[in-house]
Amino acid sequence: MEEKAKENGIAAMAACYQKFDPAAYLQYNYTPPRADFARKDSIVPWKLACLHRAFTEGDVSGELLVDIGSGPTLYQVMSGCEVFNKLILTDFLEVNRQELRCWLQNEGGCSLDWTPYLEHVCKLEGKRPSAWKEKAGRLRHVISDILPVDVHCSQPLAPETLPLAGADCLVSCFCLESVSPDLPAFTRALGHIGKLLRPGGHLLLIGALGESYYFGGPGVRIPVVPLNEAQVCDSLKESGYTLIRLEVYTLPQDMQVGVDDVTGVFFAKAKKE
Ligand SMILES: C[S@@+](CC[C@H](N)C(=O)[O-])C[C@H]1O[C@@H](n2cnc3c(N)ncnc32)[C@H](O)[C@@H]1O
Ligand SMILES: O=[N+]([O-])c1ccc2c(c1)CN[C@@H](CO)C2
Repeated sequence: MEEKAKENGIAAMAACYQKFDPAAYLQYNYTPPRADFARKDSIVPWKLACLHRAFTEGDVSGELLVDIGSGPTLYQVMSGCEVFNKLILTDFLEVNRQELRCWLQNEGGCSLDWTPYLEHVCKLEGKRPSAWKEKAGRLRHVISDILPVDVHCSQPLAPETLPLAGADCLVSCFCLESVSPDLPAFTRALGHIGKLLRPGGHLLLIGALGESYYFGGPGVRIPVVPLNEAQVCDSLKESGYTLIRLEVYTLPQDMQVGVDDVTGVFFAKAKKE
């Protein structure tokens, strides 16, 4: 595809995001039924279990963890914050970075109460749920920056952001396929973020399968690259990663709540060659 067409596709995606509504997005995806900690088949507990296992099975280590396209959410770093001493959250939109700062400042008024998430991850770690306060303190302690990011740039973060060696681990959830105009752009973005990771570092990637759109707010319909498992595996391989594990969640009917047409969620643990 020639450069102008690529630029137009990326610009069109950026325009869609100008109306993104963090509070609505959180309401759509991070409250019951999709975030129901009493239901074994709810999506969020499945994601938290994948992340807990990936961060604690012994091969992931280092100093710096970077979350790419954090959005207004924190669930994705609640296990990782116990393994890394420095954590950088990133997003394309100031409204999302502001939501993350709101939680960090701990003065109330944020769009979602993350306590049930912190309690659930404490349980996964064999702690009593009331240890959530210590976990919140740990997370606030290790978050060192909340920065702008653009995965379509060959350098998604400002150059001075990372040590020369790169991050030791990246996590990215529902970002690349939700911000790319097509599969080639998704694969290029995967390559761009891979440059932030040191050789031998790990990528923990969560994403949507079979999704062609989602609502980022009332009436804010955002196109998504519909992915299948094979495409995820091929894109990882093409971008210089070795796949360690791919896990797939298939949505039960009542998890389809009218905010998207997602059919499944993938969790990939990969290593940069
Ligand atoms: C579907 S949300 C995912 C949010 C969160 N990681 C989660 O797990 O729910 C996609 C995020 O990608 C961000 N985004 C949009 N364009 C982007 C770009 N070009 N580069 C990086 N992130 C982008 C949006 O601001 C939004 O927060
Ligand atoms: O069920 N979930 O936990 C969940 C969380 C976030 C998102 C989805 C599902 C599906 N749509 C994506 C945007 O492409 C965002």
